[in-house]
Amino acid sequence: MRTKIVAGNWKMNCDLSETKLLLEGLAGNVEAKENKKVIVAPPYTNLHYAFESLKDSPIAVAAQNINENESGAHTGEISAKMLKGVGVEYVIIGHSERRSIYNETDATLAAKTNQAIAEGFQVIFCVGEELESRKAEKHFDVVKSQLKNGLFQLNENEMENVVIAYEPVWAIGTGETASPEQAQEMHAYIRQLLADKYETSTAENTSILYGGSVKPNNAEEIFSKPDVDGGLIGGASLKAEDFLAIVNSH
Ligand SMILES: O=C(CO)COP(=O)(O)O
Repeated sequence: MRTKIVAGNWKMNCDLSETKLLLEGLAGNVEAKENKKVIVAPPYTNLHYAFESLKDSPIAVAAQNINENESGAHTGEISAKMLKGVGVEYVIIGHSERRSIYNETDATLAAKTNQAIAEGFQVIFCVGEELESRKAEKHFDVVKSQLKNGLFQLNENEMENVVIAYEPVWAIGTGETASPEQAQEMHAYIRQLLADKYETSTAENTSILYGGSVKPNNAEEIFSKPDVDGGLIGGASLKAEDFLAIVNSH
């Protein structure tokens, strides 16, 4: 059975005092449930605090990025070992903002994914097309190529530690969501790609999340689709009340 996941990507928001407030609103209000996972991804500086304050809650901690190298002369970067040391379990890789603003290529993302998996993390691997590609009806090709070149180098066993997030770029932070039908169509396509490349069981067991303007008022409908296994939430994860409403609509 696939794990249902709601993950909050805080992006570059929340200093330490804001992090304390937000986590106070979450810890204690999320119940542990079988086959359900709630994750928060605060900025690097607050990961340790998040881990410590969520120790007695079922909420797991994710990092928003990772460096593909083990250590050394990479000024400003953060390694797998450092993340492990502060209790991080999940790593988001390939977010569209990393791809577009920080020029992370498929090759870089493949290297980051390999490093994260080798170091024992669960990877949330993001894919998604820009508006132009959607308009040109190239969205399936874009997502296929992102998966093929950034993720599908992993073997069958390694794929057990992967969650895929479909985040159409035109729906991120815009208030515009993919329709539940558009999300379902792409998620089913991704699952078919998994089935073509790996065992059927891998395709069946991989959680595929939707991201892009998920809010309390649209989460339930999107999550009701058979191949949508949860969400990767940006803006609405910054308010405990909204994030909890999304978690509870699943
Ligand atoms: O990018 C996202 C999550 O990673 C989605 O962001 P929004 O929910 O703010 O659209």
